[in-house]
This record gives sequence, structure tokens and C-alpha cells, in this order.
Amino acid sequence: MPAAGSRPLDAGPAERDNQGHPPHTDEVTAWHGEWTLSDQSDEKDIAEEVTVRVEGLGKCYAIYRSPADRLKQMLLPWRRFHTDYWALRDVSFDVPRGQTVGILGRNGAGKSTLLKVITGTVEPTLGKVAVRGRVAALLELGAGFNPEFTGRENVHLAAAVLGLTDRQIAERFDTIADFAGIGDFLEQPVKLYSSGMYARLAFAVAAHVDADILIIDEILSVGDAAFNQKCMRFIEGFKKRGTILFVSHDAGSMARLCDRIVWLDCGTVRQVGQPKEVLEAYMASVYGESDGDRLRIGGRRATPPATVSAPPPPPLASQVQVFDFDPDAPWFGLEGARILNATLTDVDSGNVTMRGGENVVLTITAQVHQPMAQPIIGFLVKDRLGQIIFVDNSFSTHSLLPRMAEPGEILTARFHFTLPHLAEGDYAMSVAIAEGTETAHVQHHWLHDALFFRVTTGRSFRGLVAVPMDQVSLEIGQAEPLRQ
Ligand SMILES: Nc1ncnc2c1ncn2[C@@H]1O[C@H](COP(=O)(O)OP(=O)(O)OP(=O)(O)O)[C@@H](O)[C@H]1O
Repeated sequence: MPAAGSRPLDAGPAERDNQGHPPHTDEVTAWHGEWTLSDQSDEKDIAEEVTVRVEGLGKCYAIYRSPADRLKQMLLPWRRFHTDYWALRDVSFDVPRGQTVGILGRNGAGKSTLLKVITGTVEPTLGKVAVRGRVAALLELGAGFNPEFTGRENVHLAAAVLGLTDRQIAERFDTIADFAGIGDFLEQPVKLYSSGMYARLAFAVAAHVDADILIIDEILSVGDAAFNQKCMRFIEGFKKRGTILFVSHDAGSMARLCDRIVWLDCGTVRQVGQPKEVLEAYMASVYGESDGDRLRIGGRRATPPATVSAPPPPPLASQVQVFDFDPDAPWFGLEGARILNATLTDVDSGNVTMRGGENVVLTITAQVHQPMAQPIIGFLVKDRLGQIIFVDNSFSTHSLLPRMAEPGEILTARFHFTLPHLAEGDYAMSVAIAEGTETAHVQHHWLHDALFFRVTTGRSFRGLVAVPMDQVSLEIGQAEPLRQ
């Protein structure tokens, strides 16, 4: 990805021209370009309902064939030694308060440039952007971090830039450090960090600055599975109270998180709308480009007769690797009982390496600390975006124990099932012990993401699950003559 902060061709520093600005401009925390509102209703929108407004935005980069041309341009500014490249052209949309809006598009569509213009890292060439509220932006790795400073220094710096007072920073520092979970690296210059550490620290700061608007480029593209889950939990919580604008290539995360999607295509807005309809149109376009004019989208056709046999498909060659139970995973609960362990193994071999499709047993043990008549042990499996893939508990089959469980006793729940064929990626299992019924219970010990497993597949497929085909055939036949 190109470096941030490149100078535009013809835009100087953003001018704050108050002429024509709506009332309440003092509440608008960032202005880029000149804004002229046409009528009263717009004024109301920008003042109360809209957190980000982008209007007629254009961003042009100067492309030089060689460094010499760049030098010549500086020396002879009245001549032209470059070509123009419009990364964004006439982009307009609003982000209403409290909504999560996704920016979707192919590589080079202008998504990152758009976010950078909105956050003020890059100046627009044309058009206007207004942002109301405190913005925490996670753009490129370590955005806002000084590589020479330590993690600790950068936390102070970044939090101050984002508007926290020294006292607030001091109060929150330990929580931020704890969230980042990078240990002693906090005292090292961030230039020594891995990309995952950068991301952890940047996310930790953004999560603790009371932002109104969270702007994220490629959610969870770096970082390990446990941290991704932590970020997803934060994002889910933030979604309830704030506005989110994020870029992703991942249709799954878009569908799950967004209230609206802006689809950028070659720097222009192709569509803005509900996730389902925009994603469907986007997918059709992606396939349309690869399949050219042959692609058609429309209603059903009757299946023609006559079968042409096709060879059976290659088997699904996935591998599932289960990692060790993490007793120190984040947890909550009343502590009337504690989960001690969870394992997922092949029933026959006892192995923790599997392929999907075999009979497995999930064993969860817990120790009881207070007398318990109706304990429930359960689990929940999420993918890296926090989407729940499957979930179950012991209540449905064992709502009552034969006798009361007494303090010190061990409860063991075993779930026997067929391991599904899952899409490639990391999965996290949360396990819990509760007491009561399925609908009314108290949680004694809920361990977030206590058991991870990783699925690698030899054959790529989209979707949450892969369904192994028993047989696949391909048919051909004459169309029936049309009835008059
Ligand atoms: N500083 C720059 N100088 C010249 N061209 C640039 C600059 N920054 C971005 N571009 C070009 O602008 C276009 C949009 O880039 P941008 O990074 O915004 O796209 P994107 O949609 O985020 O792509 P990706 O999904 O690959 O990250 C690309 O063609 C890119 O090469």
C-alpha cells in the first residue's frame, strides 16, 4: 500500500472557510475543504444525525515516470512532467450517527485513500469532508506511532493526540497495556515490533480513548486469533454506542457488521445500500469481470434433461489442528464453579489433529465450589470474525443431575458429534458453566476463547462450512421448444 501523507496536486492545506458552513461548526471536529450546504434540512442533518459527510470528494495523485521527472517538476513548476491519477472521483455519502458503514471494493479502488482523507491524513484535491466527534483511526500499521519511541511513549503520544488529558492517560495506561498484551515490549521502540504487536498496541489505544467514531482499515488483517477475538468483542460493544467506518475485502465481516455498505469502484461510488444488496451486486460484478459479457444474472431455468457424467470431485483435504486449552483466557462469572479443562479429540484415535467429518468428543471439566442442583456446561464456537458457527450445552439432555453436586466435586460434560467441514481459518471456542435452565441461569465461569483450533484446506471454498459432496454430475440437453 502506498505511503500515507502524499501531497495532492492542486490542494493546499485544508482551508477552514466558515462562509457557508452550517451552524454548530464548533462541534464539527474536522473540516477538509470548503462546505456549502444548500438548505435547512441539510443543516439539521449535519448538526445532529450525520457523523461523517463526504461530498464531491476527489483525490488526484501525480504520477512520475522517474525520480528525475519529479525533480524537474520541482525546478520547472510551469511545465508538466507527470500524469494525473484520480484515486477518488466525485465521492459522496453520509455516515449517520450510530451506524456501521463498510467501504467495499477491489484492490486499488480507493478505499484506503478515502479513509485517509476522512481522517485528515491525506488532503483532498476536490470536494469536502466533515467529521463530527472524536475519531480513533486504525489505518496503516502503527498509524500515528513514532517508530523511534517506545510503546509506552507512543501510547501517551497517541492518546494525547486523540484528546485524552495526562490524568486520563495515567488512569487508563494499565488497561491499555493489558489489552495490548505485549508484555515487556512496551518498553522497546515500536520499530522493533512485529506487525501483530503494532496492531495490538494501536487497537488497544483506539479502544480506550472514548472515540465517537472508529475508522478501521482492514479489520483483523493482522494479529493472532486470540487478539482478533478480543478486537471483535470490542467492536461489537463499540457498535452499540458509536459509529464505525471500516474497510474490508471480507464479505463475511461486511455482512455481519454493517448497516450500510459503500461500494467503491475505480475511485467512484458504484452503489450505497443495504449490505445484502450491495454484496450481491459486488459479487456479481467480480464474477462478471472475470467472465466478461458471458455472465448473466437473472431468474431460474428448468434443469435440462440428459446427463453427462463428470468425474467425482476431489475429496476435501482439510486439516484441523486443535490447540491446548488456555486456563488463563479472559473470563467472567460468579465463581460458584470453575472450568478446569476442555479438550476436543478424535473419538477413535484420541488425536487432536483431524480432517473434519470424523466423530469427535469435546470434554469439558469443571470444579464445583458451591452446592449446585442444576449445573449447565456449554460451549460456543466462533470464527475469526466472531460469527457463531455452532453452540450447544448439556441442559437439553441432562437438565437434572442424579444428585446435588457438592463443593470440590468435578463435573465432566462430553459432547459427541461429527466435526463439521469448516472454511479455512482460526476458530475459538468459549466454554462455560452456568446454573439454572437454558433460558434463566446465572453464569459461574465463562471462559472466552479458551480453546482454539485451526483449519487449513487444500481446496479453497467460500462460505462458513464445506459440504462434502456424495456425488456431482453435470447435465446437458436440448431446450424444450417454446409453447405458442
Ligand atoms: N501516494 C500515492 N501516489 C500515487 N498513487 C497512489 C498513492 N496512494 C494511492 N495511490 C493509488 O490510488 C489508488 C487507490 O489506492 P488505495 O490504496 O486507496 O486503494 P484500496 O482500495 O485501499 O486498495 P487495497 O484494497 O489494495 O488496499 C491505487 O491505484 C493506488 O496505486
